[in-house]
Amino acid sequence: MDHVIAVRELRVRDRDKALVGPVSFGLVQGSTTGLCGPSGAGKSTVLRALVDLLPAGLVRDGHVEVLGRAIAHRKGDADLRTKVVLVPQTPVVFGGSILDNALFGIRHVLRASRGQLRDRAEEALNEAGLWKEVCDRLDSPAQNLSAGQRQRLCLARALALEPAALLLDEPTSALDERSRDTVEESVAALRGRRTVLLVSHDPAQVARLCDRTVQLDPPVAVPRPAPVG
Ligand SMILES: Nc1ncnc2c1ncn2[C@@H]1O[C@H](COP(=O)(O)OP(=O)(O)OP(=O)(O)O)[C@@H](O)[C@H]1O
Repeated sequence: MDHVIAVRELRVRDRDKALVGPVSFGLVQGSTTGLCGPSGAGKSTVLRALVDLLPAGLVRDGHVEVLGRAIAHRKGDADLRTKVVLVPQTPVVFGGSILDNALFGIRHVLRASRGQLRDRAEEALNEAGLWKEVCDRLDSPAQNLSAGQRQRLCLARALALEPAALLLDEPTSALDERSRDTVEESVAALRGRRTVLLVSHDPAQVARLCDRTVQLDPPVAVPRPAPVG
């Protein structure tokens, strides 16, 4: 089966200290996959490895393929940044308007008129379930949005790039129940249309939103051999 992302024996290490993996999985087109595991198992690090944005000093081993193409480690692949988009746990909202924020990213990769960009922003805000709440104030500061709206704005910004896969890192962990529900509704609406890898520590959320689960366990420490003599 063709996978949007295929991961084989992915490991992340800090010099010779194993931090994450090995983990293997494939993301089928249109599927929503939950990436689960205990705190510290490496869920966020796996997402960062998939977009080749590991913190300095950490090394990725194993094989990652996006749309059938192997992704080399630390190659600064700009193309990858638009194909696989990571939405971080804490929404990053810039100082400009809601429209500026939705277009941040896409305006650097799409040569288009202001009108075309605005149409793309409208589609993305709609897909993220935010359009009705913001359509009459697109030029207002994005900083005024609520926490749940900010998370959906970041989702819209990612969707505007029309990525092959979306990586969502605990998108509701900082939200109250009501905002969580609005973000969950937006993620649920992507099911079948977008390819999503969702990190969540909440099994009930994974059951609500995901077609399948990838379990990530902390790496087993291999004991060093005792010194001879
Ligand atoms: N820059 C870094 N340098 C060294 N170790 C790191 C670095 N970043 C993460 N780690 C280690 O990598 C491991 C995985 O961390 P990560 O944050 O990916 O786990 P997680 O499963 O997402 O945890 P949580 O559910 O608590 O968010 C941890 O042992 C962490 O201490």
